[in-house]
Amino acid sequence: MSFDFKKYIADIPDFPEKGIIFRDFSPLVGNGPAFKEAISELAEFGRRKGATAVAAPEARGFLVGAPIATELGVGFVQARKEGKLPRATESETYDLEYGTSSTLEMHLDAIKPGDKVLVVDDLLATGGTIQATIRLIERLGGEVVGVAFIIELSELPGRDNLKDYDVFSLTTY
Ligand SMILES: O=P(O)(O)OC[C@H]1O[C@H](OP(=O)(O)OP(=O)(O)O)[C@H](O)[C@@H]1O
Ligand SMILES: Nc1ncnc2[nH]cnc12
Repeated sequence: MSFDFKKYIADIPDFPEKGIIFRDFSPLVGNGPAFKEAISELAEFGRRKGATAVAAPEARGFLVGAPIATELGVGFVQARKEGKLPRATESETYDLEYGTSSTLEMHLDAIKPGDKVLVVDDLLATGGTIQATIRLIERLGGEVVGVAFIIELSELPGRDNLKDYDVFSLTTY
């Protein structure tokens, strides 16, 4: 039987603005067995895809990406919000489900030649964040072998916007 991840995701109406149902994965991260199971299932997808690196956007993506990289025994690539990385970067600006636009940056040497990258995040909404992360990886010479999420919001066009990639998610709303 598959694990009931939704038991550990809280639904908060009208946060951070009216009309948005915020899907909060804090209870999942806060529960040892549930978090371990989520990381293990996402890592298994990355293993099947032959990932040699894991990449994720700041901040919630880091909670998911770093333990997956550890489980796979590969390095972790940071996509950070603007102005945080100390050396030369590439950058990408994108729109979100709520709020204004945002910018992600990656160090120029973050991707090694030939890297097969598993891209992960807590949640897929419009896909803007993960598409910006993918554009950075590809511009730096990496190959995206799969994209994985804990939560997918199916009423938004995230999956359509990722139609060129193998997308895996643990739960769908
Ligand atoms: O598919 P999208 O429409 O791009 O939305 C999904 C993104 O939105 C959230 O991040 P947020 O920008 O709120 O930042 P945080 O991780 O720092 O909370 C979430 O963690 C995803 O990264
Ligand atoms: N509905 C939502 N819940 C939690 N995080 C999000 N990021 C973008 N949309 C979101």
